[in-house]
Amino acid sequence: MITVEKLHKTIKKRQILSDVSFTVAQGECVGLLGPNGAGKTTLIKCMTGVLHYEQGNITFHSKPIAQHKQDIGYLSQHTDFKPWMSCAESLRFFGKLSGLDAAVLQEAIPAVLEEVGLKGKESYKVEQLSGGMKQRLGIAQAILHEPQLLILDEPVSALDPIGRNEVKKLIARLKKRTTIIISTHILDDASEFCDRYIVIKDGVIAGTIDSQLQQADRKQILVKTAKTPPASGIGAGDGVAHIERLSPSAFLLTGTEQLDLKKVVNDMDAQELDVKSIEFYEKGIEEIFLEMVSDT
Ligand SMILES: Nc1ncnc2c1ncn2[C@@H]1O[C@H](COP(=O)(O)OP(=O)(O)OP(=O)(O)O)[C@@H](O)[C@H]1O
Repeated sequence: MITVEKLHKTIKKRQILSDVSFTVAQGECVGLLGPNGAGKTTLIKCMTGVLHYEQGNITFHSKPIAQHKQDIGYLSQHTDFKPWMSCAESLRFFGKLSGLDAAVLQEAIPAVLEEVGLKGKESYKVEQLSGGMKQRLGIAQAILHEPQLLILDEPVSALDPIGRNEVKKLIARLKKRTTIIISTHILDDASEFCDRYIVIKDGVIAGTIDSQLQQADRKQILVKTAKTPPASGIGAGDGVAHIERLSPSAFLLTGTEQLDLKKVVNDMDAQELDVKSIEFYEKGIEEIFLEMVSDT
């Protein structure tokens, strides 16, 4: 649905994005992850047409993205609402700027405020809103024209746990009907709704993490044995993808999807390894992400 191909972007003669390519399919909810300064906002601004880029292509349903601005909803990192305007006035203002006519806005504004949980708050001034409410108003503005693709830049990072929870619930609801690309630092939150992650580091795609497939690599077992097994290792069978010897009698086993802990223990018993302890452990998205972006 959206394809980014060999994108290069320089700002003030500095290369910010290099050879960035990826696709996001219709209906996916994709997390854009990366350390501070990795280039996430720059990439999002290129995708939403806010920034010009020198090289590469960004297409939406195979056509240049510039022809599809009306199909994209965008929540920028810092929303630009005026504190003295009410929620309804703010949406009317931004709706008109994006070309929606008054009659459409008349119907769309109450509906969208209800959708984001701000029903009854039409006349509240922006300055009266909590951080979470303000962010939900930002999302209301982004979905006002019913876009097919929603791009959210750090929608939860600046919020307290209550605000984060409100916005997360809203994203989980929107995910059912809209393709979403979401840039975030809060990986545990993202794992609640993202199907997949694109990791960017120093302006280059460092890799992708599939929340389903990656499950396989997440399962690890730390096994300590009383006896020191031979140098060839412990040779555990089915369901074990990789064995790392941490010390003469300590092993880190990485499981596959078929990993059966009972079978692993039985195999070790059969080898008379005198297993002293087994610790089962599952890597989180944050750990996988840190491995991808670490310099060592
Ligand atoms: N207008 C600008 N002028 C100079 N440098 C810029 C400008 N905009 C972005 N940069 C630089 O580009 C790099 C990428 O910035 P960007 O904001 O895209 O990163 P990010 O991954 O979104 O970071 P963060 O997570 O901190 O928001 C940074 O080194 C930043 O300093």
